[in-house]
Amino acid sequence: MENYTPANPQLWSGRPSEDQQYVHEKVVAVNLREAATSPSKKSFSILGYACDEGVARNRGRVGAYHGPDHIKKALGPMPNHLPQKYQLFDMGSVVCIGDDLEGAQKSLTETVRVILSQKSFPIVLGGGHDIAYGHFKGIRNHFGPDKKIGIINFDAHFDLRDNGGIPTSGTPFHQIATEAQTNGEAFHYLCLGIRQDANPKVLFETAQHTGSKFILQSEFTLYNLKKVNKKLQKFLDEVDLVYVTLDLDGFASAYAPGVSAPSPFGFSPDIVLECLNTIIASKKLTALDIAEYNPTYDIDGITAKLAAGLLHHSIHRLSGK
Ligand SMILES: N=CN[C@@H](CCC(=O)O)C(=O)O
Ligand SMILES: [Mn+2]
Ligand SMILES: [Mn+2]
Repeated sequence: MENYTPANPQLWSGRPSEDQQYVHEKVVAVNLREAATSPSKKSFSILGYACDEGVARNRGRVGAYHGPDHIKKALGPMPNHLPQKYQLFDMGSVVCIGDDLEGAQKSLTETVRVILSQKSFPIVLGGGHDIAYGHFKGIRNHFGPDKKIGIINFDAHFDLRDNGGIPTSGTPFHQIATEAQTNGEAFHYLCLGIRQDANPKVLFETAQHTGSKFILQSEFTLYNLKKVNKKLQKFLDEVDLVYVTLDLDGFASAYAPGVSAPSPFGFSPDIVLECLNTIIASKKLTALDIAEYNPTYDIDGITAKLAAGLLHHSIHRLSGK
């Protein structure tokens, strides 16, 4: 695989301890070009998706190419509370070479399929939101067409653009919906945090005719937790498996300045954590990614810490901690 770089152990540093008190001491760096790892225990596999070609094609501000390494660096010094029986792998990164977005997505699909076939839990770090197309296809290819895979996207944007068949960071869910329709399969998509001032009418129409569900940003707050949970639970009940994709540009800029398209009126982390807890409690969560981290625009690394914190919360909840 040309567009792949093995895990760089130097990204993982922090305070030393005798007994894996910190995440950097728990992480095992993997080179997928060498003999395949076959994890014996329960495990999480962190994979980078170093690509901002989709953002460039979508007229956004580039920089997300460098996102994955910064998130890994922010996660390393955090405390490790994972039970011993859990392993945590850094699988390295899929990288986009030049403008070959399609090639990067293909490699992502194949790598996610391999991770799932090893019974590990994929956590992919972007990178533009075109991560979602490659990630979803890997899940779909592993589980096959009979499983109903629900996509839950925390985002200010639908990313349901029809760009004349040219993939960008704004098209992943349109691509998935179109392929599902071609194959006679259902499309299960729930978008949380949609901003009316960030999506044109045509995307609300596309959401409607693809059967997409959504909650507007103005309603996606802790004040509405009961309503949010009701809609979320209904969606969870209708699917077999869940893939969660967290677009950092859905968070208010105060929490996530390091993105291509900032959202001053975005949502806050508390409602996202509540929803993640509900999703994890369903026992259907199968894969997770964090998209659109752009270190060029970050302030004091807080967006990287937010991304690392979301990842930290998720793996600990998934492991029962
Ligand atoms: N992945 C991002 N998609 C957004 C970008 C919005 C913007 O650049 O302002 C979209 O296409 O709608
Ligand atoms: Mn998005
Ligand atoms: Mn977005």
